[in-house]
Amino acid sequence: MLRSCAARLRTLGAPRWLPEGWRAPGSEPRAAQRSFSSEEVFHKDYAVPNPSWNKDLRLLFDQFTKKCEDGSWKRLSSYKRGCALRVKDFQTHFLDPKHMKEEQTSKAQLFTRSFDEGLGFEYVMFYSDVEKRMVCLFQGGPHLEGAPGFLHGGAIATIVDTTTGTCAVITGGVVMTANLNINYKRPVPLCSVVVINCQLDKVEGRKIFISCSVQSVDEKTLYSEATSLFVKLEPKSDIKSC
Ligand SMILES: CCCCCCCCCC(=O)SCCNC(=O)CCNC(=O)[C@H](O)C(C)(C)COP(=O)(O)OP(=O)(O)OC[C@H]1O[C@@H](n2cnc3c(N)ncnc32)[C@H](O)[C@@H]1OP(=O)(O)O
Repeated sequence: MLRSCAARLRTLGAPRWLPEGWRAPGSEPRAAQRSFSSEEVFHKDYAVPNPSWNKDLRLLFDQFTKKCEDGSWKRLSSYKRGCALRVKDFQTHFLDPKHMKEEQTSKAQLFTRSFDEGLGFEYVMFYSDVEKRMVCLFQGGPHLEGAPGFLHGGAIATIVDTTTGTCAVITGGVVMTANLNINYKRPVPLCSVVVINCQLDKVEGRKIFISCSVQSVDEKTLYSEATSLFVKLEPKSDIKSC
């Protein structure tokens, strides 16, 4: 029988899609190199090649996997139930915990991992702690169509938010997107692969500024540019109710 989301997350501990060894600033260290129970195995890592991945995506995946060999880059695992934050952390910071009803959260899935294989968001992220840089290799499937033959702008915004957001979480822990600005320069062909390069620009108090570009694999086409502002949440006792 499936256990509740909260119970599963309590078991799982730290967010599993983050680089090994990562921990939220100020939080206790995550348990190192735990053995996996059968329950954890149930949760499949989607940030690995599957039959829907085209040649470009596989090639780039292999290139970045090679960069991981010396430890300068890390591949981030990605799960359908890959909540960005531990429930405990989130409840500490969330504005109004009454919105986190267990019967709803138990059905929750990460938006970008809610499509059948190959139809939606196929992606993998790699992070360099040295360079404070995140790269997302993304293939947008046929169910993300906007203008005929091209990706929906909302789908591009989603993968940009997810990539920059992941970078912000690694930098600042419990954060939310406060602002996302995207310039769409060229339409992205459906089912093509793009490379999203994002970098940490600056941190000012609770504010984390991240920018990114969305380019073709050969880097000849700049599809979009974006800037994001993430705000580190404060513990709820310090936050005005909304
Ligand atoms: C696998 C996992 C993937 C992980 C990545 C997931 C990525 C997806 C992330 C999301 O999509 S989050 C969902 C979309 N975002 C939201 O729903 C957030 C809604 N907004 C809020 O909850 C609050 O406005 C927010 C938490 C962002 C800020 O509220 P606070 O009360 O904590 O902060 P406050 O308003 O005091 O502002 C703090 C600072 O940020 C600044 N600020 C806040 N919002 C801003 C804004 N929109 N533009 C510019 N500055 C802003 C504000 O001026 C101030 O600057 P100073 O410190 O210099 O005074």
